[in-house]
Amino acid sequence: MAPSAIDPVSSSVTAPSPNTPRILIPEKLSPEGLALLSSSGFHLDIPPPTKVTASLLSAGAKLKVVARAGVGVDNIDVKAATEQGIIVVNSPSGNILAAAEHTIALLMATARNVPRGDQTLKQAKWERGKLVGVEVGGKTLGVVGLGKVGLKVARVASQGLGMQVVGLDPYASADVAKGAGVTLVGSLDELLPQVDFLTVHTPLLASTLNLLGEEQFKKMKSTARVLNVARGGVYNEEALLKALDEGWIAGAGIDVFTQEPPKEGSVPLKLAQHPKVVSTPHLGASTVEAQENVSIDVCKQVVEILKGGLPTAAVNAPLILPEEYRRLQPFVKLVEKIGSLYTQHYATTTTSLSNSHRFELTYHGDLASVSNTRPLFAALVKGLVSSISDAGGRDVNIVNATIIAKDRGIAIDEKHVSSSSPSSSSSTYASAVTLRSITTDGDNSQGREQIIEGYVSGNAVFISKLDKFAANFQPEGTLLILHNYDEPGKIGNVGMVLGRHGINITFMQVAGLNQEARRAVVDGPVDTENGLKEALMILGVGGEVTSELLEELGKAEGILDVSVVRL
Ligand SMILES: NC(=O)c1ccc[n+]([C@@H]2O[C@H](COP(=O)([O-])OP(=O)(O)OC[C@H]3O[C@@H](n4cnc5c(N)ncnc54)[C@H](O)[C@@H]3O)[C@@H](O)[C@H]2O)c1
Ligand SMILES: O=C(O)[C@H](O)COP(=O)(O)O
Repeated sequence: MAPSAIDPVSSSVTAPSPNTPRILIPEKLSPEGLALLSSSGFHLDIPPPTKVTASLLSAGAKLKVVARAGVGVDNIDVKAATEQGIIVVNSPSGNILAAAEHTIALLMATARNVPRGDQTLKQAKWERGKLVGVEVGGKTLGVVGLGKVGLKVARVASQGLGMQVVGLDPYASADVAKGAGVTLVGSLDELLPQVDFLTVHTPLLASTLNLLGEEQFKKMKSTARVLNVARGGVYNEEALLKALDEGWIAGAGIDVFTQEPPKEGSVPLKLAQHPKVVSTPHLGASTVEAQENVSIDVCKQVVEILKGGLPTAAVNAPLILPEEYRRLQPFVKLVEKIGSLYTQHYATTTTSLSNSHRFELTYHGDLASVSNTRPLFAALVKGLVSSISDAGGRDVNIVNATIIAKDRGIAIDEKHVSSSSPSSSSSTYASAVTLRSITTDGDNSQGREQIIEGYVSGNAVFISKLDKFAANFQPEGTLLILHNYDEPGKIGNVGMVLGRHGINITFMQVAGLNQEARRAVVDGPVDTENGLKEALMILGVGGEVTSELLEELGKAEGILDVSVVRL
């Protein structure tokens, strides 16, 4: 397992009996957790800190669990652990209060020049005139990412400090945001010009890396100050340096960097040393209380797992027990892929995961007779949130799926239908799954409906329907999904754009209207010719899909919309 706060030198190193489970603790972990482990009869080895790499993992022939006493699992090769069947657990909530309070500390420190006041006075300089600050009460705070930390910061700022709080999180529940005193906006463009302070609380994902760069800083008030107690890289550090040097913004409070500790001469160190920056060395979770919380959290899980029980916060644990696993495993994979496809394809383009969102998950055929569908339910929640939370949503499991769904305002009804295939399907599969989502917005009580269907063949999973389009592809890797008019030349145009951006196509499929949709077009009031020409182009691609590429594809002739999905 990982972190600890006990002195490696003083730790017991007496040889354990061959049957005593051994626990390796290559990181700081507070004594409360260590006491839990040793009182459970385990032998503790405490080497110097190290990363949990693939080779370290494979050296542990009997290794069952790796624990991270915190949220981020950046120092663990989770993929390798998963491949080797090793459970990785973390503490998703133990240091939330600490991180939120540290954000408030940096907010006040940047507003009132606290560190410079202290530094200069220690040098016997009395620089009152140079250190006039600004008040935060009545000012506007922008919060990007309204998860556990972001919401806490928002509550303190609005209820405690009297700030106006404006939030941006495409996946946040509107009701929860309102309860925290946050006015939601739909884009950074809308948020940035109005804020006096900006704080980011997203995980570091492909979609949040460099979320704020030169273009964004230029849109802010020159008096604005920005904060980062999330992860280094959400602000582009070079752009932030430039924004401070050029006076596009007034200051920054930074706890996290792209390189920790930052090396001599590096951009992160220049940022930390900048006169307009208040910096701390990743102290967000460094409180006695938080270290105790995370230590107890993960050590309890380690004890439970080694006794054969279930973790409460498994980053990668198999979602089901061994006897259920064999039967459900491919469907767990299918449902998780369907959920992830839904969020990435639909939730980002047409709607967000919010309170006004209802899902219906239908099990068809043999699958309809399964009574314990908790693993499938958990797999759907995991898939839905996987692209929008820390550690890729891997901390969702059968224990916490219901709570996470509730927190996110996701309502899921499960249905069992014994006919072997969905009624819309032209092929027959022994077992299949349909996800139907209904989003109601504003006065439109009828709502929008979206459908994804899939099936399992052997151990491989397939998507057979995306809304009105009959598809048949494996949801793996990076996919581009283009909604287009199915006319000559479209494929060639798209291929040329991809070629210009150095993107390889690994497979391609044109998904036309399914029978039901074709009938509706022919019988209905829609312009038959154009209606029948709609199709989806599904491309498996290799190479980096940039926002410029997506923009170019979106503008290509005959393309109605485009999304990128990483599965
Ligand atoms: N500095 C520290 O010591 C410290 C301590 C704890 C947590 N953290 C970090 O703080 C961050 C937030 O942690 P958390 O527990 O609140 O995570 P969380 O998963 O509870 O919340 C993250 C939120 O970000 C939102 N989000 C994802 N992509 C977004 C986007 N493109 N735009 C806007 N919002 C987006 C998600 O919907 C979610 O609501 C994480 O990066 C975590 O690692 C740092
Ligand atoms: O990932 C986390 O929990 C926080 O960033 C804190 O990390 P730390 O435990 O390394 O301080």
